[in-house]
Formats: sequence, structure tokens, C-alpha cells
Amino acid sequence: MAIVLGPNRYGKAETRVVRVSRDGDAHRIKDLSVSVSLSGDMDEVHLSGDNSAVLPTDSQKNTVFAFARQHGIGEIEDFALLLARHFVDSQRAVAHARVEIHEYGWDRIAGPHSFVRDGGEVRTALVHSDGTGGAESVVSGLTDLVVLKSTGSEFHGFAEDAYTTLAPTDDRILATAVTARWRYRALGAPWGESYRAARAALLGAFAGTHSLSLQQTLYQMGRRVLGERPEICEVRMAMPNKHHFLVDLKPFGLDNDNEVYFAADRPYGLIEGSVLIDDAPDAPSAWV
Ligand SMILES: O=c1[nH]c(=O)c2[nH]c(=O)[nH]c2[nH]1
Repeated sequence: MAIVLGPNRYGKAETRVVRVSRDGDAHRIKDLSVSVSLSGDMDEVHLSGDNSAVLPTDSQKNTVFAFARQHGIGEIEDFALLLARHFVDSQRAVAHARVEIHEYGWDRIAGPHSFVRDGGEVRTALVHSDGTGGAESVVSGLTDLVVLKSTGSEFHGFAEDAYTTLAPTDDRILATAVTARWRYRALGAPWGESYRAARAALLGAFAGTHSLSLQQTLYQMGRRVLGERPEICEVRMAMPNKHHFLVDLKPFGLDNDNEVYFAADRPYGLIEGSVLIDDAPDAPSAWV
């Protein structure tokens, strides 16, 4: 009986690239997850550990970022073809490339630089009742309302200690997935209308706030909901800071003037806070 190597392939999966096009005032964003898988004459790396045919998956990831800068990103089919052909045509050992791209869609919020991601958002309701006539409470909300500003966000002047390496910035991408829950002064609010208006207020304040921190933006979002909806007396929010890191393209002879970002999924900053009317009735158990 002989043992043989069967079919195999390798590559960098789920490179998260965000490309901001800053031509003119209205920004456009392309947000992709790119998975590359190469196959061909890869016997030796498996059989003897000879890596001479192996283009590192790290280089494949870099190619995604560099091509985003050099060629821009149009239709994902074209971008996938460009990458796939590049790997097969430039690597002697690579006979076949599989490139799968998932594109996350974004709709513009008010203004030229703020976006909300399509789909995935969930409307929530949490009710406690001791029975008709007894104590009752309603908490409404939403989760996974994903928003992004391609400019209009700064973060500097923060405390520093021996472990601080973060560079201050006066222009960064600000992105988060909003979880917001709100409670009412009394039962019987127009639930659907409250929901739609609170959501619009959250989006409007996110887009309209020139952000000095996500904490400041969170407070402004809560204030906007309370200012526009008198039936709501408290808003609680949890907002992960979905970090977008500018990719260093200098090793490939390319500049990167705030155009190509790596969208990291973890770790993330988690910013949480409550904004309330000072005479809001006490209802600690409503949230439980
Ligand atoms: O808006 C921010 N708030 C923070 O508390 C923080 N911390 C950090 O590293 N980046 C950021 N950004």
C-alpha cells in the first residue's frame, strides 16, 4: 500500500479590505472580504518541506491591498479576475487560482461621508409584565446597525503611559455596529413610529457629529433620540470601535493617502453608555 498526496490548495482567506475613493467631496467606499486559494505544482512543499514554489499567503494578502490602491475596485468580478490572473500568470508553480469575494454594501446616510451597511440589522423588544394591572415595562431597540464615516473623526489628546503606542490622528475612519436600547416614560408609545424615529436620530447624529471620540459620538446619538422623542426617557448603547488600519504600501512603492484600509475584526474597543432625562422614572429591572 502506498500513501500519496491528494488534491490540495492554499491561500489567504478573508482579507478585509476597505477602499475609500476620495475623488471630489462625496466619498465612495468598497468593503470586501477577499479569499484567495492557489493550486498547482505544490507537491514538494507537502512531501519534503521545500517552499520554493510557495508564494506566501502573506504576499497574497499584500497583493489584495496593493491592487486596491493601484487599480481601484470596480465590480468585484473584475477585481477577482485581476487577482486570479495575476497569481497564475506570475507564479510558475500556480496553475489555478480561486478568488472568492464577498462585498458588503453600504448606503449613504445624510452627507457625503457617512454610510450605513445594508442588512443584518435586528429590531429588538424586551417586555416585563406582572400581569394586567401589575408592573410592566417595555425596552425597545436595535442591534447590528453598522455605520461608518470615512472622515470627520479624530482621536488625540488621550492619556499616555509606558504602553501607549497609538498615534494621535485628526482624520480616521470611524465605524461601529450600534446596539441601542431605549425605554419609555409610560406604556402605550407608538412603538413602530418610535423605532423608526429613534433609528433615524441615531443615524443622523452619527453622521452629523464631527467625532473627537466614539464616546462623544455615543453621547450625541443618545441626546438626539431623547431630544426628538419625548416618549423615550433613557437610551443605552454599546458600540464596538471597528478599527480600520491604514495599510503601509511603501514596501510596494505605493503611497496611501487615506485610501486603503485593513478592517480588523478583533480586538475592538467597546464603548458603552447610557443617556437619560434626569427625571426619568427609576426602572432598573426593565433592562434585565
Ligand atoms: O474613539 C475612541 N475612543 C477610545 O477610547 C479609544 N481608544 C483607542 O485606542 N482608540 C479609541 N477611539
